[in-house]
Amino acid sequence: MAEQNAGHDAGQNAGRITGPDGEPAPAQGAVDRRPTVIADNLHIVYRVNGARTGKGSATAALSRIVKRGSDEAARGVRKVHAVRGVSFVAYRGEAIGLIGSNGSGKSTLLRAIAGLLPAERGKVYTDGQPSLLGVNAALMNDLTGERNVILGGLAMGMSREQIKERYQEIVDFSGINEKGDFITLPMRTYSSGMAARLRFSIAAAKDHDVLMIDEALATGDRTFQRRSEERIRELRKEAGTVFLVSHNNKSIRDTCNRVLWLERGELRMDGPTEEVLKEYEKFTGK
Ligand SMILES: Nc1ncnc2c1ncn2[C@@H]1O[C@H](COP(=O)(O)OP(=O)(O)OP(=O)(O)O)[C@@H](O)[C@H]1O
Repeated sequence: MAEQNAGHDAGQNAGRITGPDGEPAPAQGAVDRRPTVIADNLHIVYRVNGARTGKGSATAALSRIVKRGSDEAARGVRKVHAVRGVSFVAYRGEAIGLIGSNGSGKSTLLRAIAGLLPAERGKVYTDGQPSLLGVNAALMNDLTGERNVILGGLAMGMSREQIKERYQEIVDFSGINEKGDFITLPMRTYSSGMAARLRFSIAAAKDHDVLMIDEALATGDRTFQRRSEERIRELRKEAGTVFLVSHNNKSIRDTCNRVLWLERGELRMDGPTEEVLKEYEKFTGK
């Protein structure tokens, strides 16, 4: 199991892989007890430069540079503590929904699992390569959909042969060509929904150890959402672990067997989908 981006304090937890409250039991329907992701008392802190005084003058910038040796607050660095002491163990075959109000830390947690953000404290361990599919997944707007399928496939570690074999499947799944030959046009000509569909289709073409999806389903239309949900269920059966961030409780109900509920960066509840959603819906008044 590989360790993602240990933070500067992470050493103090070395060798301890269960959370302080013990491991949560895997939800029903998990096919395998092998852990794929372990978060151990994880803290993520963003640092925003020059956010303290709001002064943008050259003298203010210079005085910040001069104060470089002093503490961060004096230099005008603001800290945003986005994830606070989150611990959980994810297993193979689980589809885990991440829910919580805006700004509760869901995307931050996914990015930390993907190794894109360093831990301030605590650790993340992953088994296999986590792939993060976000609304901003890196495809090139000036390249055609066709080129992006190849680029995206290569970026995920597929060989040219594998991409060639899967190419038609990816295009068909995306439905990009249903209304004309759009796959040979640059991606900048796509609507946001079309671009999101292509991103999802590329990512879903590969079996992932850990696939993380950030709101990708929200942008597609209902038919595409249904098709994606079906694919998520398949990916789960193929023994990977899927994380899905969504504000759509129905999507979470239809695809996930377990839910992590974050509020203000803390893990408020972790358990079977229905139990957690019931409490969450009480909380949001829906
Ligand atoms: N790059 C950044 N720099 C500083 N603070 C950030 C950054 N990205 C996110 N934050 C802050 O971290 C906190 C958690 O944000 P995050 O995007 O993880 O929330 P979220 O639960 O995914 O929200 P949403 O449901 O609105 O997408 C928020 O307070 C946000 O303002």
